[in-house]
Amino acid sequence: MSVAKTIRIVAAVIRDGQGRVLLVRKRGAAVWQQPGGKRDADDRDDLHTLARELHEELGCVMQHEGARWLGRFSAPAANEPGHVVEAEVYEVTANGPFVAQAEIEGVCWVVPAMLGDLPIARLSREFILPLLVASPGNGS
Ligand SMILES: Nc1nc2c([nH]c(=O)n2[C@@H]2O[C@H](COP(=O)(O)OP(=O)(O)OP(=O)(O)O)[C@@H](O)[C@H]2O)c(=O)[nH]1
Repeated sequence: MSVAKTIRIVAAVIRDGQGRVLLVRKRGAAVWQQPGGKRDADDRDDLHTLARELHEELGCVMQHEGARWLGRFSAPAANEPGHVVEAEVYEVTANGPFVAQAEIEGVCWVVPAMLGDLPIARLSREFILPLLVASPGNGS
């Protein structure tokens, strides 16, 4: 029996004033997912990882104040067959503009209750976005 390998990441929920949530698409990937990524050896903590990843991917500046841990969620990894992604997920605010950079090819805003058939990674579609339908943000 093969055992799935685990990819540990820190992922961000960023909402705008209308309750829309920012998703990103990596270069060459088919699906949309939360911004974020793996910890680096010299990251101080999860929020440090997240601030670094958000700046690399989107050029934005994350605010550490007010960051809210939403939970730890796991799902089959979007781009690595045979792997499971395990994410510490935080809702954060960040100062835009949000511009795709580095390995990110696209940025979009979605309404969690109206995803239609947009291709979205399972971690987001099955766990993170449903949580946001149940708990709308301050701006919505
Ligand atoms: N960042 C992120 N990764 C996700 C999510 N859902 C999901 O399955 N993953 C998987 O976890 C992997 C994490 O890789 P990553 O590319 O974001 O991490 P990273 O920036 O540190 O990558 P690198 O070390 O290749 O530079 C993704 O390739 C993807 O397959 C998600 O919502 N956000």
